[in-house]
Amino acid sequence: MYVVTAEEMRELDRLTIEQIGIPSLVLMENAGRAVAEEVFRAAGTGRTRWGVLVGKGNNGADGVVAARHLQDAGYDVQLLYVEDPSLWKGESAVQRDIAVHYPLRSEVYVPGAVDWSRFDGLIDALLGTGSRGAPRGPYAAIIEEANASGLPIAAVDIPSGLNANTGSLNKPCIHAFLTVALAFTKRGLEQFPGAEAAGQVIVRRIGIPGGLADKLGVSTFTLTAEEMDEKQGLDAFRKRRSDSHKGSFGHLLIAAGSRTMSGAGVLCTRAAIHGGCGLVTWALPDRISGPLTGLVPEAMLQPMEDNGHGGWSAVAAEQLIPLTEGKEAMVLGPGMGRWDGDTLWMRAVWDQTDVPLVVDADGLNMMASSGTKPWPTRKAPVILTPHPGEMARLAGLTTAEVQADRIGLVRAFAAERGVTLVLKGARTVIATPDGKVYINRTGNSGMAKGGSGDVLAGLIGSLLAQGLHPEQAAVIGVFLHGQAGDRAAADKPSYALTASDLITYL
Ligand SMILES: NC(=O)C1=CN([C@@H]2O[C@H](COP(=O)(O)OP(=O)(O)OC[C@H]3O[C@@H](n4cnc5c(N)ncnc54)[C@H](O)[C@@H]3O)[C@@H](O)[C@H]2O)[C@@H](O)CC1
Ligand SMILES: Nc1ncnc2c1ncn2[C@@H]1O[C@H](COP(=O)(O)OP(=O)(O)O)[C@@H](O)[C@H]1O
Ligand SMILES: [K+]
Repeated sequence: MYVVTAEEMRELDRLTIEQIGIPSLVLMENAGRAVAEEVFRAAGTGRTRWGVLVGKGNNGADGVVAARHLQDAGYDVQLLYVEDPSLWKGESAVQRDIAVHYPLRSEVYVPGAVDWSRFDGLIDALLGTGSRGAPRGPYAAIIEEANASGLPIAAVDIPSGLNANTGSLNKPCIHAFLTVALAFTKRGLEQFPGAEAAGQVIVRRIGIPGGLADKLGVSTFTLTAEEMDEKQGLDAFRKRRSDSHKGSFGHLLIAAGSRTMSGAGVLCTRAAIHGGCGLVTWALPDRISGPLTGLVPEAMLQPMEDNGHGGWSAVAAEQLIPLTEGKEAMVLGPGMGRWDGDTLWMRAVWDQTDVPLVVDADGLNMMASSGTKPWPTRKAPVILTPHPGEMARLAGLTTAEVQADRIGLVRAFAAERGVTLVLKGARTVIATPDGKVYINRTGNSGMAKGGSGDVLAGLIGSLLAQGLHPEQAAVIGVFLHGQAGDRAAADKPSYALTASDLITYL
């Protein structure tokens, strides 16, 4: 599904009206009716007294249309104009006049004077994609009162106060149980905290042709199960040819684990095997290889000289580099730890190997320690899998700055560095070097536990080793990882979910 910005949405509206010739009032009628249908579907015949909060732009006009259709369906509807509508212009004035003649009951909002107990629910038609900055004046006051009323709120297009492009919330911002997104979902509805403020998001067509988004070059997408089939060509079972052998599915090298974080290597290696690749070699410090022998019986172990420390500090890059010969991909980083000179070590591996590379965890931190100047583009592709903290170090930002506009950041970073970038966390975003961004919807908070990320790195590495294009490996890996979490959470309380469960349910 396409995901648009406010600016893209405005352009799509304009093209539909001016080039295709569908009158703006027709789009508005479709929009308002769609909102009414969804509110009716959600509220049924039990909650029938609705207040509609109407702003002065087209979002408010959509709300007036919705009010008409709900009144026709037998609801008791009241318009609350946020400011005196006698000054309104354009289509807002048209809808205001229709409301007078229809007639619909209306009043102008006076702060503190509304008896909210008159209503069973509210429709937020205050501000849409034309909103700029934090809601001001009476808009702010009515949003605060509406939220405090405790009534269920259905938002038209976006919750008023939401930044439609980033998902950050202005103060105040409507907290809705339902948002009817018009024509396309918006970036801000697909990223937290916006996704939380929006409640359930339902996208309704209003007459804008879907193909127009492609023509305009919209390049942000959600990942739904259907799109995995159609766009990514994912065969969830990755059917294996009857005459295949272990060599058909690639050989993955994993450099991971150290004395205090050996589990990261175990999880990464197990996930890679469950992800379907033919062979996995796990390179690990010699000191820990003995105790771990047999723990992942399907993998080959490659003990690395470590002077008895159980860490990677004594392992020369020149020891690791030749191991990439004959491998289809490498994962580097989970549980590796840090040591003096590790950034140069990492740079040597980066420059002197030509296998597709997944860099996670400490591998990312080693890169970040060299500053924010991009490393030279490698011959073979790179997938970086930072969580927001690691992303902040890589980009020289704070974690809050990373989270404030995840989509904008990953798109720019991936393009600048020529890498595929997976920024993890609820609604993980994946950016490709050529400017596409995918937003994942699978996964749940049961996965917010140490080890989940190691599983993801192993899985993506496994898919790369099987010959998938980096874009496909990253997208499919993230989708399946979250899906495994969702399957596991269906069988046990999500707080009890473990990283090992993710592997079981892959
Ligand atoms: N034909 C069209 O253009 C269509 C527009 N649609 C609706 O139109 C909406 C966008 O409409 P508009 O572009 O008129 O903009 P909005 O309805 O979002 O309203 C913006 C208006 O509110 C004021 N405003 C902006 N930021 C404010 C703030 N922070 N505090 C207080 N007031 C503020 C501005 O003066 C502006 O006129 C969409 O979200 C959607 O609901 C849909 O009906 C589909 C068709
Ligand atoms: N609330 C959540 N909803 C969905 N996925 C989540 C959530 N919290 C964490 N995850 C996923 O779990 C994984 C955690 O990875 P990471 O932060 O690297 O943890 P670690 O390195 O400790 O294993 C990521 O893939 C992340 O997207
Ligand atoms: K709104």
